[in-house]
Amino acid sequence: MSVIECTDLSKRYGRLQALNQLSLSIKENKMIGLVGRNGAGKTTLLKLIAGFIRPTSGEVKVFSGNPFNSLRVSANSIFIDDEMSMPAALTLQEILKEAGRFYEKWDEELANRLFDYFSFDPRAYHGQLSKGMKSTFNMILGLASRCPLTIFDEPTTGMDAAVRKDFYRALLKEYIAYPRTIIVSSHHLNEIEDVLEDVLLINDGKVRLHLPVSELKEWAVGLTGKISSLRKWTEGMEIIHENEAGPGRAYIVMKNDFSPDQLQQMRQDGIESASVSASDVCVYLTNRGEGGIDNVFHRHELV
Ligand SMILES: Nc1ncnc2c1ncn2[C@@H]1O[C@H](COP(=O)(O)OP(=O)(O)OP(=O)(O)O)[C@@H](O)[C@H]1O
Repeated sequence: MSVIECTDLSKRYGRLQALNQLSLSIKENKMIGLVGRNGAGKTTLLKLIAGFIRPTSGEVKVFSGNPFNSLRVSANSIFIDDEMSMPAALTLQEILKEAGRFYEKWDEELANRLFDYFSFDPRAYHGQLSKGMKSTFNMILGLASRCPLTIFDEPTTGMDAAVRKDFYRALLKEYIAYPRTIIVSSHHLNEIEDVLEDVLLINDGKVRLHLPVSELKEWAVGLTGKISSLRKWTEGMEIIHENEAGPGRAYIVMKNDFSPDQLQQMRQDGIESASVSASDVCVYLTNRGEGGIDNVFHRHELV
């Protein structure tokens, strides 16, 4: 069953097209990583799903209904980001208590165990926490609420490396013990890919890829060899990344549509093949200009 269905979903802010006829379907009890460059439209998509904003055109359905102003969606989902505002008069302990009253599946014991593990002071106020501590506290809310739809928008903002690691581990343990639909937007795909099932890559307000992480890891191949040999094998094909690899040689990345036999023949032509990490594939597929940042410096050197 699909928990989320978007059909031709568009969102404009004035003249800016943040989402552009985006369609996707997210099945129940999946852990999805939402990735994309700055400004790709990730937060906009998540806010539309959470029912915080309305689409300009197209449709978004969550639990088979329109999420905007929907009591059903707000009772069954939680949206965690670093802009969450908490009642200033409540202590952290009181916030947890209130959350327990609102979320039907709230796990008080888990909340308290995480709270102690991360050494929070029950009498402290949310406004007094550092950036990383706020994210950690918000993460506790997201995990302990056990909502059927849990959305984390850049949840690790400000967290140090050790806390980020703990977060990913806690997320995985929770998900295995209590499966639910979890969407995590992140710029750190390499850190989080081991806990994800699917990756949703968006670019310029559209879905660029939506596939299991295991497939994304096999999606591309990196080929290194003489430019003339590479040209012979890749004529007319789309190359998603290219850089020099010594005189007359290059490293190119492209979709791996080659058979094992073809890769073997390439080896005989002096071409080495290697896998390309999921996070590199996402970066290459969403690069803004040919040559990347190097182009900026090449130009500068010529002046
Ligand atoms: N309230 C708003 N008013 C005007 N423009 C907005 C608003 N919110 C987002 N945008 C614009 O919409 C585009 C998509 O923004 P969005 O926040 O969804 O991207 P994102 O993928 O989450 O980016 P990041 O990774 O930097 O957080 C950006 O160009 C952004 O400037």
